[in-house]
Amino acid sequence: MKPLTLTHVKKSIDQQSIINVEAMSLDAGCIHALVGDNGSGKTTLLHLISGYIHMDSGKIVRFGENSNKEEWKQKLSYMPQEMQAHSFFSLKDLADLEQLAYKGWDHELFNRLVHEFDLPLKKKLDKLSVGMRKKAMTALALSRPSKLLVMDEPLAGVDISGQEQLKREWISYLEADEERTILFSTHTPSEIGEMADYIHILKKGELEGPFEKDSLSEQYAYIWVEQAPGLSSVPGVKRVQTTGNTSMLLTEDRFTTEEALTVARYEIQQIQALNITEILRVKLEGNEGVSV
Ligand SMILES: Nc1ncnc2c1ncn2[C@@H]1O[C@H](COP(=O)(O)OP(=O)(O)OP(=O)(O)O)[C@@H](O)[C@H]1O
Repeated sequence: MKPLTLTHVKKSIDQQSIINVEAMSLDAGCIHALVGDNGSGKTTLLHLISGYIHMDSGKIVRFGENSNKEEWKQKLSYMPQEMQAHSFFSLKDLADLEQLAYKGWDHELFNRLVHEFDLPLKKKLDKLSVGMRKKAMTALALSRPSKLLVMDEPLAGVDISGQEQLKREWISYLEADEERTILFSTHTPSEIGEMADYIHILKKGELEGPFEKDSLSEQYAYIWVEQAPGLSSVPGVKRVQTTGNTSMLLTEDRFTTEEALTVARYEIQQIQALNITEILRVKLEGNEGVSV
């Protein structure tokens, strides 16, 4: 069963369309990254998924058609970018509240995380540093008895060793239960490269993907050949850049492009795979077409 599916989900704010998602679904047991430029609608989409705000139209199914709101609210743990409404509470206050709200809240895990993240229990959240607040929110989010963990920029502002700690805890969360799934938004390619199985790309409220990260890494490449007419129409080629006698092709379908070049008797001089940062840059910049 898919932990989450969205169909034709629309949301406008102040008469402006913010989200227009035709379809989205998550496979269980995986880490899904949500990527998009500033203002593309990531937080709004995560708010819709988590039930913080209502959609205008469409359908969101969490944990199957038969799961009612009481049930899915227990199974979906949302970690916002900031907890402004809770900033006057201490971590202990919030843990006490959550223990009441969630059946099966894991107090033992919470205590371990508080200890490992070196978090003060009694200080008000607004007196913690940004990174400490993120760790505090993660400790709360992980201690809920959830199957789907949804996090909005969970590593932003966290120091390097803290990021390593948090990522280890994400893995422990997944490994503890094969039905568990993580969806997180980010602007950081290395987080995607290291953690994500699937990438969902949001552009002005519309979703592309999911793209399997490992397949993307196999498909995107630069291929250098001797300059010739017609290179832009070789299958898979997204862009052609020519310097002197040499053309550099950017392909989104490396093996098809290589095969077509070989059949057409182009001599391939060099091939270089794109890294995840380059791939995301290409994917996010859209389809401006091929320049020769
Ligand atoms: N409460 C609101 N009132 C008016 N406009 C809003 C509101 N919430 C979001 N928006 C608008 O919706 C759009 C998407 O915002 P959202 O915060 O979802 O984007 P984002 O992808 O999370 O951005 P970022 O990467 O900067 O965090 C923006 O144009 C934003 O101004």
